[in-house]
Amino acid sequence: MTNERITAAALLAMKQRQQRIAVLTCYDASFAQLLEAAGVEVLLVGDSLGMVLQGHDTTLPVTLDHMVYHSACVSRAAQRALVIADLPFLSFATPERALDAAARLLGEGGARMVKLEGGGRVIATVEHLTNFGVPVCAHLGLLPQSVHRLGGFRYQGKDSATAIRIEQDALALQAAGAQLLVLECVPAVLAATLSERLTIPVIGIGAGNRCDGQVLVLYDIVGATAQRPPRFSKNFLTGTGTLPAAIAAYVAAVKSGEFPGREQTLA
Ligand SMILES: Nc1nc(=O)c2c([nH]1)NC[C@@H]1CN(c3ccc(C(=O)N[C@@H](CCC(=O)O)C(=O)O)cc3)CN21
Ligand SMILES: CC(C)C(=O)C(=O)O
Ligand SMILES: [Mg+2]
Repeated sequence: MTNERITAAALLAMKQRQQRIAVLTCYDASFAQLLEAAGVEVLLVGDSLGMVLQGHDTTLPVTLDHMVYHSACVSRAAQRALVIADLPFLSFATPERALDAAARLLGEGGARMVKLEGGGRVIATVEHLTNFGVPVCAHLGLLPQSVHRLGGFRYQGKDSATAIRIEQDALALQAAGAQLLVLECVPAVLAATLSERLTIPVIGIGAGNRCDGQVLVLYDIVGATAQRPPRFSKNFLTGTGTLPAAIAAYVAAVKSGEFPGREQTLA
């Protein structure tokens, strides 16, 4: 059991048993090994690598080649954790393009699920990917690839119209075949409602602690970011002292529901 690869079905079983899922972003083989040893269930090769590795101020310059390269680095080391790769900006603008991009992330990159940002406009794409056997993670709330349209990295769903749209999008994405949902920067009450209403696991970031799991950017939890980290993140290296202990502390705090606490939560 413990040595079996973690699949979407295993994450669903965790949700049903009310065991919280610990997710971190990961961009290389050395950290993949450390994260897995600390009990992280899902390694997300996020396009946040454009900001934390490449030094850009948005995720938009990240290319599919970059994502394939980092997915391969992570997948080579991951034995048990589920490796999810982000579809980068505009690589999924049509269902056909998304399938081509997913073929590279799963084929050359060794990822076992792809994640794509958005609601209504990506439903047909999620159906297309799942019809061809590509596992999909959806992503709602703050969509960093839409930063220029949103006018900044801002919380979403504070007004009831947006909250209702996010809930409808989430149900439609689940119906289209998404097996996991990342909810970024939404009020805790909205994330809690969605975690209850959806059958698939909901992974929160800046979404309160009543989600089925949590994700943070790896560099933020070890205080390795050049810019001021988002206020929903937490440095776990201070107070532990080593990378393995910091990662283990994050996993323990997610599992117990202690993270995110009040300081990291928007009511
Ligand atoms: N290092 C890092 N951490 C992240 O969590 C992260 C990335 N990079 N890059 C991709 C996206 C972008 N994200 C971000 C980036 C900034 C804020 C931010 O500064 N938020 C403000 C609140 C804005 C508001 O008032 O609504 C904050 O103070 O946290 C939030 C999410 C989350 N992701
Ligand atoms: C922050 C997570 C959810 C992400 O999409 C990324 O790291 O790119
Ligand atoms: Mg991303």
